[in-house]
Formats: sequence, C-alpha cells, structure tokens
Amino acid sequence: MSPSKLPQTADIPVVDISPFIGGGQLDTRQRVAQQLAELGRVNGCLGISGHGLSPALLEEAFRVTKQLFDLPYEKKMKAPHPNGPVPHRGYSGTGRENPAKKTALEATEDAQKDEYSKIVDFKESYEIGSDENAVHYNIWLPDDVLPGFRRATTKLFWELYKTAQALLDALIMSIDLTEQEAERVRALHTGHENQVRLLHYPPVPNAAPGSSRLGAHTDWSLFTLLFQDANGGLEFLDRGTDTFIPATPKDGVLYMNIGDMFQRISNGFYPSTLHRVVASQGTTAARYSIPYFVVPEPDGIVQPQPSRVAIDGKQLYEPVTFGGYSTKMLETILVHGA
Ligand SMILES: O=C(O)CCC(=O)C(=O)O
Ligand SMILES: [Fe+2]
Repeated sequence: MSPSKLPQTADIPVVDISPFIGGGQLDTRQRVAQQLAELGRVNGCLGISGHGLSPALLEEAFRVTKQLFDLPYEKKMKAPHPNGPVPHRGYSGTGRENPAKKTALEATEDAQKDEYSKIVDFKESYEIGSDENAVHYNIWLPDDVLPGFRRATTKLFWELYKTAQALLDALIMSIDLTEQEAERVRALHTGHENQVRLLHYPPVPNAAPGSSRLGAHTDWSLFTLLFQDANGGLEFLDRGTDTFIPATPKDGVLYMNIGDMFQRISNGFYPSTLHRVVASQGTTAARYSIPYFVVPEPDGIVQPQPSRVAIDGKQLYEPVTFGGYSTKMLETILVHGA
C-alpha cells in the first residue's frame, strides 16, 4: 500500500522537566533527558511542563507587556532601539526587523531566497538583558513612563534564567557529553548574554488564511523558551512531513526550540527549528508573546563537541564565536533607518 498523502496532524510532544528543577534523583533526570532526545531530535522543538515558573509571574509579565505596548508611540520611543545591531536592546516599532531575511540568506534555491526576502513582519518589540552586560546594555524607559516595568521584567529575566539553566543541564545530559565537555558548554552560559523580548503583533483585519505575522526563521540562540497568549499562531516546521504544525497554547506549557548554537554544539543531533507566526483566517486579535533567548559569551568558541563528532564520524560545522555570528545575523534582519 502506498503511504497516505493526507497531511499529518502531528502535535508537539510535551516533556515534564521538573526533576531538573527540583533536584530529582539521577535516574529520573536520565529518563527526562532520554525523552528530550527521543521526542526532540527530529524537529528540535518541544512543549515543556514542570518548568518552575509560577502562573503569577507569567501573568504579571503579560500584564506589563500589554501596558508597555498600549503606551503612545512617543512614550515607547523614550527607550529606542539604536539604528544598528549593538546594543540589541530597547523598543523597535513595526517594520524594523525581518528575521525571514536570515532564512533568505541561508536558502540554497533562488525561489526560496525570493520568497523569504519579501516577507515583512508586523510586530513591535522590546529587548531586555542583564544590567551587567556592558556591550548589549539595557535601554530602559524612564521609570515614570511605566512605573514598575523595570522591576517586573528584571525579575522575569532572572526567573527565566533558572529554568534555562535546568533545561541546559537536561539537554547536555540528553546528548551524552563528557563531564569536561559539559563544563565547557556550561561555562559559556553565564546568563548575562541572555535576552528576553516582549512582542506585540497588532490585530489583523480580514486576515487571509495563514498570512504571515512573523516570517519563518531559525533563532541563533543556543535554545529559546517561548511564552504566548491564548491566541496562538506560532508554528514549528515538522521535518517529517515538511509542513508547519501549530504550537497550541496549553496551560503550564512553554515551548522550547533549539537554535543555531545548540545545533552546532550537538553536531546536528538537534536541528535548529524553523518557526514562524501566522494569522488565523478572519479578524485576528492582537497577540502578545515573550521569547527568551539563551546565548553564549560573545568570544567563547561554539563548536561541535568531540564526543558527538566521534559518534557521527564527521564534524558538520566549523567553530564560530557567537559575537561574530550574531552581529552578522542582526545586520541581516534589522531594517536600518526605518
Ligand atoms: O512570537 C512568537 O511566538 C515567536 C517569536 C520569535 O520567533 C522570535 O522572536 O524569534
Ligand atoms: Fe524565533
């Protein structure tokens, strides 16, 4: 019998990582790591439950995000993203950034290059990092413009850091790195390079089915944690069927996608996940989301770990520094002078 041509309705599997949050026994942590590897290795994306972030923290995060974007444009522009890649912080209005240009750059076929270079996003964003990062330094709104915003988002940033460290441990275990390799990968991740981004996608009247809100791209992070409101719209590429599958909003579940850096470190064990945001048919409501990017030190060497290369018999990626890689990517996706 020939294989069915009907589209598959795959769902994104969910893994409970609580043993890594709560200091679980080795055997329970190993079971979780094995699930991450088995369920995440094809598409590089998973739902994550047991992540340790309280509903109150996330509610507060979405509340201040909405307050921020509800401000008049002139107020938001009191913390403007600079007209260049560094620091990648502060407020960017609609039309300032097109991540699909990165996909166009990486595409091997002309038709794909064309398709992705034409996609324009319709979103506004605000980037926040560690106050100890001297290169990508924060660009805060004056406190009287939105009292409490800085305090709430700084708290969110460091709570997300705890979850990210637990997931990093789990991912390291899932690809069986040696202790020395694991230490090297951990040492690249102090948390001070990580970035939380608040996003608002304005409503789309008369949306055509599947019309784009954010063009398909991979992240250049190690991995990304993603929170979205109940409106949904985020989709990940299912490599088995070559179709995008929705990351359906679920209570207590965040979505995780592997980025270019962990694809490299794992020598392709995990793929960097292509993802996008689409509008549903009809009038599509405003959408808010909060990605958190876990990224390495700018000068540290990111390369396939020797034990993975030994298993695969081939090193698939050249070493890079994150600083060089990300500056090139930011120059590609930022629309300067807009
Ligand atoms: O808004 C979303 O759900 C996705 C955001 C995203 O992919 C990004 O900012 O890189
Ligand atoms: Fe992304």
